[in-house]
Amino acid sequence: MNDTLTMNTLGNTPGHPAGPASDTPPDEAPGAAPASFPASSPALHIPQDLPDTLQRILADKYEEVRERSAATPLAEIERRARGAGPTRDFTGALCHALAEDRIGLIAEMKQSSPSGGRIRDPYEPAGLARAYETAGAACLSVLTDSRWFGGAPEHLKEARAACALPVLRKDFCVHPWQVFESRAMGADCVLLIMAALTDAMAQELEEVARSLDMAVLAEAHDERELQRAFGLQTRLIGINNRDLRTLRTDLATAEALVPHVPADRIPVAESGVRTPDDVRRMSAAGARCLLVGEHLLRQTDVTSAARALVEAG
Ligand SMILES: O=P(O)(O)OC[C@@H](O)[C@@H](O)c1c[nH]c2ccccc12
Repeated sequence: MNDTLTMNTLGNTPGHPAGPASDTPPDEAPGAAPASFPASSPALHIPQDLPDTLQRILADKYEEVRERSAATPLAEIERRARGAGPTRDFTGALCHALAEDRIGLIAEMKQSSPSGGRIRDPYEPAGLARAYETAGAACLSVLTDSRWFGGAPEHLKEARAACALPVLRKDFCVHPWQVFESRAMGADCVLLIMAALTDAMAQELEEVARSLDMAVLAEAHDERELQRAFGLQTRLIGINNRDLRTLRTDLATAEALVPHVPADRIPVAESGVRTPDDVRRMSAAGARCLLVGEHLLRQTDVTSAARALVEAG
């Protein structure tokens, strides 16, 4: 069954699903093949059985990568990544919390989201990073996608510079160029969304991340994706409680899937966690590492809200 839209190069965009208005600068010929893309780049891959929003986000993402990699060739972004200084140990920070019998909180920051609209205004990544660190979070997650989440690479840089926590770049990673870009902006971990990737793509992206001493968080939504995530080497297995079709969250997703995660991996429950009771529920299901964003970002006192979750476990 052909459930995947594939193209030979990322330079061609016919069949590009409609997304929000293009922001291609007028001086750039749309659709021009970027000479800088490596011959080995994976074909554009947008599984057509994905929900519409994710298809549109991915279509935008391929376009963004095509444009950015035309401006900064792969060899150059790799050079910047390899010169970016030491990584902070993302997996180690979570293991440290678990070893001390604490909740491993990955505290997320984003300005907006497709499901939540504008979440925080004003949005100050450095202040949020300090608040999360003070509250006892183990790691940060920073959205860098601009069109759908109001993010920017600068947000990650500002957040990381303001604290000592390891930082996950939260974006839609489909090409090695983005892994290098992530490290170049300071990220210590990248998210790999199994729903958006073939096994070969996920493995290639993980290889690049490992070569840069970065951690990988492999995200699954269902049992099939979970099994595919186990094909990777990473120990960090994210289970997203958000149904990508309805954009609703249901903690029952993690409750159902966490028991399938073998003991040598670390399950991370993602999305929809709000209250200390939610934390205890996830913890009872076997997930003592949690990725939490929206609830914290909607609070005036972010530090107390984050501390309440860390201390709930
Ligand atoms: O804001 P929440 O409901 O606490 O969820 C955080 C995080 O899990 C969510 O932002 C997320 C999980 N996987 C993603 C993939 C892309 C963008 C965002 C996400």
